[in-house]
Amino acid sequence: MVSIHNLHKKFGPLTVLNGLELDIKEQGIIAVLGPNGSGKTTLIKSILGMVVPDKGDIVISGNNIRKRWSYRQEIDYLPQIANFPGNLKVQELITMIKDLRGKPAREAELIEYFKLQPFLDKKLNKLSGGTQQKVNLVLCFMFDSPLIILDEPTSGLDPVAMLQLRKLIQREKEKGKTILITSHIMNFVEEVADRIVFLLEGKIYFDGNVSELKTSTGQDDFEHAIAKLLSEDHV
Ligand SMILES: Nc1ncnc2c1ncn2[C@@H]1O[C@H](COP(=O)(O)OP(=O)(O)OP(=O)(O)O)[C@@H](O)[C@H]1O
Repeated sequence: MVSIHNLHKKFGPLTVLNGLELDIKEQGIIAVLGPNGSGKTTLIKSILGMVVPDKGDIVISGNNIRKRWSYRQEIDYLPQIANFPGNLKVQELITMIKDLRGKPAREAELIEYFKLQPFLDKKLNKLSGGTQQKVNLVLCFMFDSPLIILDEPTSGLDPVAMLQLRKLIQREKEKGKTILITSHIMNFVEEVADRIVFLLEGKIYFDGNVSELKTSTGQDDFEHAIAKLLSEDHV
């Protein structure tokens, strides 16, 4: 589905991706983790064509994405910070995104799922952070694409909404989708991720499932296992 080879990206003197290799063949939930500034968003944006790598190849569903755009139709993306005009009403925004994308959408089901009916006629800048994030989730999931990329999807969500998101992601996985996710909420990652990809110094430093991570770091607790990856004696 996604194959990345020898990916390099610098911003000025700062090397962010340094020969990164990643192969995602399987359906399922893949968590991209790493310390702040390790390049998670840069990697995601490279896959989306929003960042142009200096070197390397990204192949999605058998096609090299360099200078192509149509492949993006097959990706649903939740950005870390969605910056829509605050004076738009929720329903207007949903309609606008549907018109732009020009694909069938299942927004009604998701509006019901996140109980957003009372907010449809409200302006975005009048919503709480968590409600805004639910709107962003509707915009992301309504197109039913085979590859879903979620940058910090739990941001602003209360525990109930977090549980709803978890169920939604798991349901999408059961449909055979591939879901790439970044999150700083380790409980959430441990519960949903089939595979952990840990970025450090521009490369994939660890790639495996939760129990492999615990074994390789000698830690029973997931959060401690991640901390161990970062600790001096392990790196
Ligand atoms: N457009 C840009 N111009 C200059 N520097 C950038 C740009 N985008 C990202 N960077 C820098 O690249 C590094 C990696 O950023 P990135 O957002 O990919 O990290 P991240 O792993 O997603 O971080 P976080 O966990 O804090 O969200 C950071 O040092 C950041 O400041």
